[in-house]
Amino acid sequence: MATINLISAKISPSLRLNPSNSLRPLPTLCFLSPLSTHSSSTNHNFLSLKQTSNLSTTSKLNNKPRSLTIVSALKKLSESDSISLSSENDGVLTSDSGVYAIYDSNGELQFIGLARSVAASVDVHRKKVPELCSSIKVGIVEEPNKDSLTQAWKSWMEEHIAATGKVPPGNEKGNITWFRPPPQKKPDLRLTPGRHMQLTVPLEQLIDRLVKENKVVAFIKGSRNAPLCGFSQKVIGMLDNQGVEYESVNVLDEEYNSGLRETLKSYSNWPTFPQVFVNGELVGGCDILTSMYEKGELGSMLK
Ligand SMILES: N[C@@H](CCC(=O)N[C@@H](CS)C(=O)NCC(=O)O)C(=O)O
Ligand code: FES
Repeated sequence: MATINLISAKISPSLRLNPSNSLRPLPTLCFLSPLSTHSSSTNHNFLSLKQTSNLSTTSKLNNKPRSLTIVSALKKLSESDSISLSSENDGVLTSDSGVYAIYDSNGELQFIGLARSVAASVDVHRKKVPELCSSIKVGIVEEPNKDSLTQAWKSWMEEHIAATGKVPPGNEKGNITWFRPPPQKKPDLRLTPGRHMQLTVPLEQLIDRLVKENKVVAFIKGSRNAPLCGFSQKVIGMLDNQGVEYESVNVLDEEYNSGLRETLKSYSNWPTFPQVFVNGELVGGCDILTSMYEKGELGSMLK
């Protein structure tokens, strides 16, 4: 069986995590393949994160404390207390960071997650799949950071796999019941209905209308969801980062934008892509946008 040495886990309070409170647990993939890359041992006493718990009795839950503070390092999954997720326990979960294991009404472990705020993440699960959320075990990670949370999650996952030979169904690859899938970006704009339609207006006119009717337009190689060139990818990243509305057009899409790659170069008098237009005017490509971004000028120009 594989173990992870938490003693060596670096705990660096300054390391910043994605602020999302439903941090996606790291690679289930790892757990679908043999754990041969890890050292092999059955000893779980390696868990060195200091751990005590003042969550011990149901009577405490029945008294509905405002928030259960589990001041602790990580207990083993099998040794952690189970808390009912019935509505009478609403509001008792800690909003601290840690790992959690959610069980269904048959006591089957459905999902092991980690979160910046356990309460907030569990709330999302309870809204999404209430029928699978009957009880929970929580392990608070002191001084949470990406490493310590991930190690804690792995240790529970490995303990469960060692005990049952199974990955919890919610952690299986491809299972989207427990994760919010990443938001899909807008689709790219297309200049024409397709190559089968004979155009009655010149492409220049379509380009002109498109850049004048849309405040920000990025002509890129590939789609905004999957750019096919590093320059285009960088520009999309900067635009996304500014959180502004923008349109994108794939100059390599010969089905819907046939001829655009060459026509746009003469329209804008600019030989390369990406090309970003704002209010109908070419602002520039990757270098210019990068320079504006670094000077903090990009946001105001796009708004
Ligand atoms: N320095 C350029 C880099 C972009 C670039 O060099 N693009 C090339 C390679 S992707 C290009 O578009 N070449 C013309 C073409 O492929 O049609 C910028 O700032 O945008
Ligand atoms: S496609 Fe090769 S550098 Fe852009």
